[in-house]
Amino acid sequence: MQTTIQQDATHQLPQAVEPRNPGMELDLDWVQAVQANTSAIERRAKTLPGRRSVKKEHQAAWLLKAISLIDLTTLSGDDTEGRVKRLCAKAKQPVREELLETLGMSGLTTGAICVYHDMIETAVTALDGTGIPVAAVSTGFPAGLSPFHLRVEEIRQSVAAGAAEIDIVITRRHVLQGNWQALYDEMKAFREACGDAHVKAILATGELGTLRNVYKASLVCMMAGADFIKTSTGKESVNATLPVSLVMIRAIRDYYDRTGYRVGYKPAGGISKAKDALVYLSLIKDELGDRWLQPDLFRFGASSLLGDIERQLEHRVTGKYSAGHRHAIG
Ligand SMILES: O=C[C@H](O)COP(=O)(O)O
Repeated sequence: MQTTIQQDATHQLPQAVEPRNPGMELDLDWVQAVQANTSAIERRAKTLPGRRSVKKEHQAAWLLKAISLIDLTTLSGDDTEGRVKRLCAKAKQPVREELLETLGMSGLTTGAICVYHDMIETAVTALDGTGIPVAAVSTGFPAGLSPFHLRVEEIRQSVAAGAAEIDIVITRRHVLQGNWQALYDEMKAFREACGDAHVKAILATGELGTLRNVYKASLVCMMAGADFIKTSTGKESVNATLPVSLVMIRAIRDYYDRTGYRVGYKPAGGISKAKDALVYLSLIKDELGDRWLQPDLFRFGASSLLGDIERQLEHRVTGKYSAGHRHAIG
């Protein structure tokens, strides 16, 4: 179904989100019964880029919407306060004002910014008064192999430093060994340590072996109270993909059908092209519906996507690509 800019590409200011998924008891029968028809999923994923239902004349509005859904990220060993301050300035004003005016919009910001624990205070100060939340990666990101009590303590310290959202990493071993109780208990402890902060469970799907494992891990994390499930840290050799996204989105749908709780989705890692962002938005719209196209239920985890979206928007308005840009939206 096609929709107009006015109908659902409108920008909503980011808001601090209360935890909305209280979780449920671990239902092992449900987890064990999960099947995944891998070839059907691969087939459907292949056709997605060609089928995306965003009309060309609405693409600028959808790209602006995509900006409002980005967790603008820097997660590098050489991060500095200066880099994080620049990132926050970009989050506050992601595209130049004249361009935004030409496109008939004002007040656009990214959905959040995402940093390591050490950079939380810098980011919170830089974003003071904007309403843009700071997300922190926690629990021994990216591998999640530090002692359990330190991972829980890291969450507490990140919340105390002002992070409104915590991106945790799960122990991949629990999934690979089918130890669903251990995964549930771990996620539940992380959820509790977050208090009122919003918790996103990073599954590191590229390290989970099978799509069936991805599906099961998604369910277990949601049962334990994850507010979002997120594909990847950006550090695995395989990060966000369309087949993995389909599986996770369908797990979200199944969980909603069973419990009535909406869990958000965050594809992350390697999403750097505007045209890919449009495919993701279209996928969400088709599979979960418009409610999931708001910042409290969808985010892109991305460090370089914003740059490509900006270039595409500039091209639409001025007819020129900026230097080095060669990727046209299909
Ligand atoms: O969570 C966000 C990811 O680390 C970002 O990955 P990226 O640098 O490939 O965009």
